[in-house]
Amino acid sequence: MISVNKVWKTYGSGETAVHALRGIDLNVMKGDFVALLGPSGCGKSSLLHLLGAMDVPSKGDITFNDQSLGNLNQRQLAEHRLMRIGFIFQTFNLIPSLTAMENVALPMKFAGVGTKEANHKAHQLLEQVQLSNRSTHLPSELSGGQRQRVAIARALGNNPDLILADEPTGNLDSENGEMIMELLLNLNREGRTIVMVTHNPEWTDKISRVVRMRDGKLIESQQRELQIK
Ligand SMILES: Nc1ncnc2c1ncn2[C@@H]1O[C@H](COP(=O)(O)OP(=O)(O)OP(=O)(O)O)[C@@H](O)[C@H]1O
Repeated sequence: MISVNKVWKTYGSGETAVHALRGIDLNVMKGDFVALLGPSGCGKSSLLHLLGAMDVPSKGDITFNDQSLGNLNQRQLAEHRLMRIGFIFQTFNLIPSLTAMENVALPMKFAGVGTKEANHKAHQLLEQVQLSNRSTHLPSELSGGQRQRVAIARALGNNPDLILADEPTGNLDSENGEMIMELLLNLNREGRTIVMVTHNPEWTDKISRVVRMRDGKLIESQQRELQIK
């Protein structure tokens, strides 16, 4: 599905240049759940941003379903992000003035889905994350775990090919973190492809593919059979 070929990302130039990624090669297949691990500053978020077409490589190429992202113009990239990628952030990034349901419906409306249909699907997605009883609440009226569940529902609205999660449990206590992880694992069992940055080695026991980074490089990529509990 996604192929990262000899990708470099350099921020700045000259003496202050930071080489955040140094020649990354990575393939993500449909149905994979990839955990990206590594010390702070090793380039995990930079790689995730490139996978999500939120940024462009300084060198190298990324293909998505055999299409090179480098060939897309700004408008095509925006459509690609809207329709094919679901983003989940550590800080939730919900719109504070919109209710849970409105937040979930928004990307669908951007994609041209009519209000009635978008609201109907938003309600179903909130049901899937067990929050249909909070659909009219504002983000400020929800707990951290609930906000992240709204964000997951929002990420699913346009039925994306790929879900990208940047430390989705980073701002949550262990109980809520576990719930979010279970939700993501279930989505993967249903066939969703997920790439997740995490600092929490505990989760990686449950994830089939663990990719470790250091100093802008991949140092290990482990594919494992999981023991079904
Ligand atoms: N916009 C930017 N401008 C300049 N340098 C940047 C920028 N974004 C990231 N960097 C640098 O690139 C390197 C990799 O950063 P990145 O955020 O990808 O690492 P990370 O592994 O996600 O770190 P963390 O776990 O702390 O979030 C770091 O040295 C960082 O300071």
